Amino acid sequence: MWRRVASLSSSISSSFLAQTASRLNTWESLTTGIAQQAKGVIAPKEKTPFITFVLGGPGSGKGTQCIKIVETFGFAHLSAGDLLRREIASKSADGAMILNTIKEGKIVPSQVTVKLIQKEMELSDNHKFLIDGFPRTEENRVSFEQIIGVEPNVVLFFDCPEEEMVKRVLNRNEGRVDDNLETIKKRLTVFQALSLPVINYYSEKGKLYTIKAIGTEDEIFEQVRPIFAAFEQTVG
Ligand SMILES: Nc1ncnc2c1ncn2[C@@H]1O[C@H](COP(=O)(O)OP(=O)(O)OP(=O)(O)O)[C@@H](O)[C@H]1O
Ligand SMILES: Nc1ccn([C@H]2C[C@H](O)[C@@H](COP(=O)(O)O)O2)c(=O)n1
Ligand SMILES: [Mg+2]
Repeated sequence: MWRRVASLSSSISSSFLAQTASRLNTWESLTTGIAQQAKGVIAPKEKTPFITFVLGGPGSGKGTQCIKIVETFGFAHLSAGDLLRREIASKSADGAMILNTIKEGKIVPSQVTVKLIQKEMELSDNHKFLIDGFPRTEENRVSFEQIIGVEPNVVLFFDCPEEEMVKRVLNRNEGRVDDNLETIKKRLTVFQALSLPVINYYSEKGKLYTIKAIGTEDEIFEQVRPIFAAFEQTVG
């Protein structure tokens, strides 16, 4: 968990805070916003963060494979969709807007989603993060870079035929408001139009690992395993 190491008195100037914030390293830049709000100075984390974005269409198996990655490699799993659903359940100020957006198969404004992710990262003791279902748009991607101040180390793309994704979502049976044919069609359109450009962006940056997301869950995980095994020594 992030620790505040000093409680700053109001006599400390904002320029001092700005200078302090500008000296923060990669980890610390996650919390620059908080520092600038003069709420306190955040202790640096001991390890550099290792960030994996987990992308793929609706029902491609992102959440299912994230559970296996957590079990095998000890990552913290942050699902953007789960964080948004938690906001709806908590009846927060943004809850109604988020619910309508999800029902429509659209994308919630990036600022809202990134702030939720940021909060979870700050609260975590882990330095290895799986960020599931994010970024879904170029706006999401840029917003994360601006607010969090880091780029992903790895981007996984679960590449699954549409027919299979629709079948899986309709069989999911978790009571999700977006698991119906009408919303799935909209989500697939959004995925093609807004998410594929993000996937292409990371492909061009050489960060993309494409997984053929058909077969059993275990068969798919055997494609995922070597990716993280290769990083295990360096990431810790
Ligand atoms: N390889 C697989 N074969 C068959 N069914 C699968 C497979 N992997 C996952 N499923 C099932 O498909 C459904 C969708 O999987 P999951 O929730 O992991 O997808 P997702 O990519 O996280 O979807 P969403 O973006 O909608 O959250 C779940 O009911 C899950 O149990
Ligand atoms: N970056 C994100 C992630 C999710 N949402 C919204 C819209 C999605 O259809 C819904 C469910 O997400 P999932 O559980 O399928 O990952 O949540 C978003 O707006 N932005
Ligand atoms: Mg999911």
